[in-house]
This record gives sequence, structure tokens and C-alpha cells, in this order.
Amino acid sequence: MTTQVKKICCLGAGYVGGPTCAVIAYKCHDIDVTIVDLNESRIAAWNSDHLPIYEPGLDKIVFERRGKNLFFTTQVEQSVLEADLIFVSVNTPTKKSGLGAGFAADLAYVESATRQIADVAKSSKIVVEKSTVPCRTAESMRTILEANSNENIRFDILSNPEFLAEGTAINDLLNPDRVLIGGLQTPEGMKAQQALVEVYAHWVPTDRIITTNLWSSELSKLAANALLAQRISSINALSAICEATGADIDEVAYACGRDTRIGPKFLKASVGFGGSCFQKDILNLVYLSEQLNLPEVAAYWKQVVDLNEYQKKRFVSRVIKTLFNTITNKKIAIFGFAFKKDTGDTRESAAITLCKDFIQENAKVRIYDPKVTTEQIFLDLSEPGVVDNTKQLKNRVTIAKSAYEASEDADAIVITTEWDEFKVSIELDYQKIYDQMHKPAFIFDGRLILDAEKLRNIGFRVHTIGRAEA
Ligand SMILES: NC(=O)c1ccc[n+]([C@@H]2O[C@H](COP(=O)([O-])OP(=O)(O)OC[C@H]3O[C@@H](n4cnc5c(N)ncnc54)[C@H](O)[C@@H]3O)[C@@H](O)[C@H]2O)c1
Ligand SMILES: O=c1ccn([C@@H]2O[C@H](COP(=O)(O)OP(=O)(O)O[C@H]3O[C@H](CO)[C@@H](O)[C@H](O)[C@H]3O)[C@@H](O)[C@H]2O)c(=O)[nH]1
Repeated sequence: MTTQVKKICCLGAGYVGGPTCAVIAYKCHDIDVTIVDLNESRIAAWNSDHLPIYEPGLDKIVFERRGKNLFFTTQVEQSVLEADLIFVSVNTPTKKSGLGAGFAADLAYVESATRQIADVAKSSKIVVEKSTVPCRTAESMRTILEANSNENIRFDILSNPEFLAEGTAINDLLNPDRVLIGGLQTPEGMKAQQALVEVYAHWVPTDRIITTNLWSSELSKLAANALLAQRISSINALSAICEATGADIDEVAYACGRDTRIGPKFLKASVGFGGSCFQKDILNLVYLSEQLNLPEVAAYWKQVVDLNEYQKKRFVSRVIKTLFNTITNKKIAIFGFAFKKDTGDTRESAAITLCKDFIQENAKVRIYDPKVTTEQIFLDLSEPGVVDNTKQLKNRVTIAKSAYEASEDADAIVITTEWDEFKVSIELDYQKIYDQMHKPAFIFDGRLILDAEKLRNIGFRVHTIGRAEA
């Protein structure tokens, strides 16, 4: 007989814990789901009308289940005590100092969450590693938990990595390509695995629920992100060749993607991938490879990140070169600051690197993003611990409330995020924008979203990633 899960607790109310467990509550009315976090303001926001993260469709789900079978609280102990199954969905950032700094994942939050469970639990629990972690982290969690178990309490560890992408999280959670559940291949481990399978089976077809051993599950998460990011770096590497030869990267991507063995997704050239996961997880894989004494494997994956940095620098150079080799005191309108459309998240956004480089070149940067707050932008551009650049930022950076405001008197527009509202045919009146800009008026499309021909007819000088200058 399998254990039936009745109460779930999730440690970590972030971009993953919040949406994932809200969807579980939405789809499983027979399960009580409590999401806990140490961060009081984050929990207060989850309990308010303004959720702490922007994600299309999330509000509806939270508002429908909150107070019924979905709860947000800072009361970690109580929630852990009551739960039969606990998701650990805390942050695992790249280590900033110590052994493996700059590469390895910082597992301090995972360990402290695990110890909290061990300290508080008075009955058996299934503990699910939801955070993205290096291979064999579950073993450390198990060691800590087992050292605290006795004949009345047992802990079973599962790995259930999350594959949602921001901006489409709710759809990804409601219709996942697959759900992956790793467990120890012992009778108890498989029983725990089955209990979690039954939770997802409330809405996910069972042929999409994959069960594997623990280590395959952990490694598959890093592998999936590495493979996805590798495609973007591959297409971005080709975009440099396109710019030099007259080939068009969108045409090349389309032609290659029509081969069913290659497929069309994740072949959009860009100013470089951002987000909290790709870089972190690949560096994590690089570190793991080095630790396993596999330097060639480490170098192979590291190149995916190096190419991404190169792509950002290459784009900055193109902007400067085109603007007559100097951008000192020129006004550059930045369209978009989030790492992709439909999110307010700026973690590792390419826009941050680009803006910092433009500021270093003494340009005046005017930023507009429909979802990112002014405070967040200044936080991302400040360099605490390196230099105090507050004064420089005040002189060089302003935030606009619209694309029109950002481009007033600008010398150039740089498209950094592919928000739909920047597309020519949808909302923006580019003639109006052109009329208010300095001439010649330049547009640099770092996302391949603009109709270059239409813009050239207005009078713009258009430069697009992956296309030669017209
Ligand atoms: N963001 C994504 O799209 C995404 C997708 C898949 C996987 N992941 C992985 O999921 C994990 C979480 O990512 P995120 O983006 O949700 O991070 P996040 O920073 O948004 O959220 C993590 C939360 O955990 C809380 N926390 C830390 N220690 C805690 C503890 N002991 N008890 C309770 N709460 C605690 C933090 O206060 C924070 O609010 C990471 O490992 C990440 O790599 C993220
Ligand atoms: O063809 C493409 C696709 C994406 N990107 C960029 O790549 C970054 C990441 O995009 P995306 O993968 O859509 O968003 P994330 O939310 O970072 O999701 C990734 O990272 C998550 C965290 O691990 C995983 O769960 C998801 O499966 C994985 O797609 C963004 O800057 C995108 O603009 C491109 O430049 N070209």
C-alpha cells in the first residue's frame, strides 16, 4: 500500500516553491498545502493582493485556493510538524567565496532547511529535493536526516527537480512535458516515489511521470539546462558568422530547426541568455566535472557560458562602433530590463551587463521595462563591495515609464528584452519615436523582434543581431 499524502509543506516561497505548490493546491483539493519562508515580507506579499512575483495566470490560481487548501506562513516549525511530505525549494546560488567560489552551488540553505526538518519532525516524512542541486546532494540530506531518525520516525528522500520556465510557469506546471521523480531503488524508496507520483497524477498523465534513481534525477536537471543553454550559445555563435557573411540567423535557425532531429525550439539568437538558472547550473556542472577529474568535460560545458559572455560583449562593441566609436554623453534608450518577457525577474539579465558597459563608456542610459521596479534596476546596476558607483548611477541612469519616454531625445534604442509591446505591429508607434530622437536615429535589435524593413522606411538605421548591416 502506498502512503497517501494529505498535508504538504514547502520550504521556500520563491519563483519555484510559490507557483509549483499553488498549482498542486489548485489541482489537489484533498491535499492541504502550506508554503513557508523565512522572509516575512515575501510571505506578507503572498498573502496580499500583490503577489511577490509576476507570472501570467498565477494570481487567479492563488486567489482561488488561498485560505482553502493553500496557505502562506513564516511558521516553519508548525508546518513541518504537520506535513507528510516536505518540498525543499530554497535558493541554491553560485558560491561567492571559499572552495569552488564562482562555480559550485552554495548548499547552505538546503542544509539548513534539512536540519530544520530533522530538528522539528516528530513523525515520518517524505522529504523532496525540489531545488536544483549538484549530483548526490540527496545523500548528504539523507545522512543528516537519518542521523536524527529513530524507530518511530523515518525519512525518505526524493529528488523532484522543477523544469518550469519563468513567464510560462503556470502553463508549464499545468501541462508539463514530464515530471521527474528520483528515489532510492529500495522498497521504502519506491513507496515514497509512488506517493509523490500519486500527487502529480491528479492532473499529469502517468506516462509523463518519469521515475528514476536519485542520481539520474539530480543530474538530469543540470543536464537539461546545459543542453538548452548550449543550443542558445550555438545559435549565438552562428549569429556572429551571419553578421560577417550576409546570412540571416533567423533563416538559418528556421532551416536547421525544420530538421525534426534538431527541432525549432531554443534557437532564437539573442544578446545572450540570462535568468537565475542557466549560468548557475552549467557552472555547477563544470565544477562537478572538475571534481570528478574530468577536465575536458568541464572545459566543454564552460564554453557555453564563455560564449554567452562573448555574445554580450560583441553586441556592446557593435553599438559603440556604429555610434561612431564613442557613446560619451549619448542617450541610449534601453527597452526591457527583465531577463526575458513576461517576468519581472532580472537575475543575470543580459540588460545588466549591457547597461553597466554603456555606463562605463559614459553614455546616458534611460531604461524602460513594463514589470521591473526602479529599485530593482538600481540594485542590479550598483556594485557594492567593488566601487561605490551611486553617484555615477545618479548621473548616468534614469528610469522611464514608457518606451516613448525612454526614447525622447535618444541617439539609439537598444532592445534587450523581447516584450510584445516593443514589436512594431503590436503597440508602439515607431514613427512617433523616430520623430523625437536625435538623428541619425539608431535601433539595435538584440532580440530579433523588429520589422527592420518597416523601421528603415521610417528613417531608422537598424542593426539586428545575426544580420549583416544593411
Ligand atoms: N527560478 C526558476 O525558474 C527555477 C526553475 C527551476 C528550478 N529552480 C531552482 O529552484 C530553487 C529555488 O529557486 P527560486 O528561483 O524559487 O529561488 P528564490 O530565491 O526565488 O526562492 C527561494 C526562497 O527560499 C527561502 N528560504 C531559504 N532558506 C529557507 C529555509 N530554511 N526555510 C524557508 N525558506 C527558506 C528564501 O527566503 C527565498 O524566498 C533553486 O535551486 C533554483 O535553481 C528555479
Ligand atoms: O531560443 C532562445 C530561448 C531562450 N533564450 C534566453 O534564455 C534565457 C532563459 O530562458 P528560458 O529558458 O525560457 O527561461 P528560464 O526561466 O531561465 O528557464 C530555464 O531555466 C529553468 C530553471 O532551471 C528551467 O526550469 C527551465 O526548464 C529552463 O528553460 C532567457 O534570457 C531567454 O531570453 C534565448 O536567448 N533564445
